[in-house]
Amino acid sequence: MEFQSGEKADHAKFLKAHNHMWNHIFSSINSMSLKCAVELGIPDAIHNYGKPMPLSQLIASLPIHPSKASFIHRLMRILIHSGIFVTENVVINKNNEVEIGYILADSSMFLLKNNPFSVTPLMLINVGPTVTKAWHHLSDWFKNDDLTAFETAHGMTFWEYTDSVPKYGQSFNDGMASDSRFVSSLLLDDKCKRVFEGLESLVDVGGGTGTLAKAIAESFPNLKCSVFDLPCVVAGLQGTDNLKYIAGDMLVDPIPPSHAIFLKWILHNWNDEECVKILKKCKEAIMQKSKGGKVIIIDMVVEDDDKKGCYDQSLETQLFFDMLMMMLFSGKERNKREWSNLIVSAGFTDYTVTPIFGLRSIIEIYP
Ligand SMILES: C[S@@+](CC[C@H](N)C(=O)[O-])C[C@H]1O[C@@H](n2cnc3c(N)ncnc32)[C@H](O)[C@@H]1O
Ligand SMILES: COc1ccc(-c2oc3cc(O)cc(O)c3c(=O)c2O)cc1
Repeated sequence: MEFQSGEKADHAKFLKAHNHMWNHIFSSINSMSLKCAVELGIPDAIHNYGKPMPLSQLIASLPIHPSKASFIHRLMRILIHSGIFVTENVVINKNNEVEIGYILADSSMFLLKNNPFSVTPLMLINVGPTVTKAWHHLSDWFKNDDLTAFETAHGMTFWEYTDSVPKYGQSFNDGMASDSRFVSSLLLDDKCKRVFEGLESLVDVGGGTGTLAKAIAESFPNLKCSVFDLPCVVAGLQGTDNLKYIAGDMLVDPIPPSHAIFLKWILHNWNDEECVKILKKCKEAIMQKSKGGKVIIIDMVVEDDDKKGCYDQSLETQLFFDMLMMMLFSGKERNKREWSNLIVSAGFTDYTVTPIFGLRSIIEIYP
């Protein structure tokens, strides 16, 4: 872009472009500041205070060195700017002296330790050294023939890594369990319950430690539920009357016959070829039952970018997930056309899409 002095519009555009670039360069400061605040326990400290928390009280409650007390308001200021916390002036003493007070913004509820829907485990993984190291290898991956940038960085697949570093596997499973509680709170309400009505059996393929399958089994006591996941994930887990765990590999072993197969946050981990293979195996599993069954998928349907150039928060989140899936697994987030291609290629004849969870949809597919 050429800068023409004297032309006000061009001048403003020029400065805006420069500013835009700096904000992009610094965008990881938002997530690093968030990580720092969570590690210091700031969201819980503010929440436990129960009313706007004066800066002096916040500082006194944190596990920080006294020499760092005067820096806390700077960390808080950027997080207020990005909408994580909100300020209110509070009177702190009898002399009517006013101090800045902090409360949580709606989104920071998802950072609290006792929130069953906490995003903290996945946030800490995503901004931690293992994943950031893999991001640093993205351009190398574009130049080599490795399957994923994660493998370029760590010399093993993501699943091998979680298996060999138990601490990671545990945090990952905790993150997935939290997300499953979030999804089950929406999926098992009156509007969506119909998805499971009339089913006799259901297998949650790649169901992790079974958080969502347990919630489905409790809501539908006559529905026989199974969780099918890798041996290292389901080993030693105890089932209930209508919930059992089955160890296996969805790409190699047959998927246990069932009226319905449930796939939450599975297909976005895999490329198109692998997805068609998984879906064909799901079709075989439901065809072995006499009644017409279905496959229930919970995943994103990427919005079409028809508001080109306009900032759309959910589309941006979907595109972030798409990049993450490409970088970790060689997977992807798909738009309507890409979903339709997968479903048809796997031999299914019909499907419905119910966009119910904001970023994600329920996709029901029929043989
Ligand atoms: C992204 S997690 C989703 C977990 C769960 N569905 C949820 O949404 O909370 C993917 C799951 O697939 C499992 N998985 C990965 N590869 C698998 C395979 N080849 N066979 C069976 N399960 C697999 C992982 O162990 C993990 O539990
Ligand atoms: C070993 O390092 C990692 C562990 C977990 C992840 C990871 O994986 C997923 C998988 C999904 O299906 C959805 C997700 O949101 C995520 C993550 O957010 C995430 O961090 C990456 C590396």
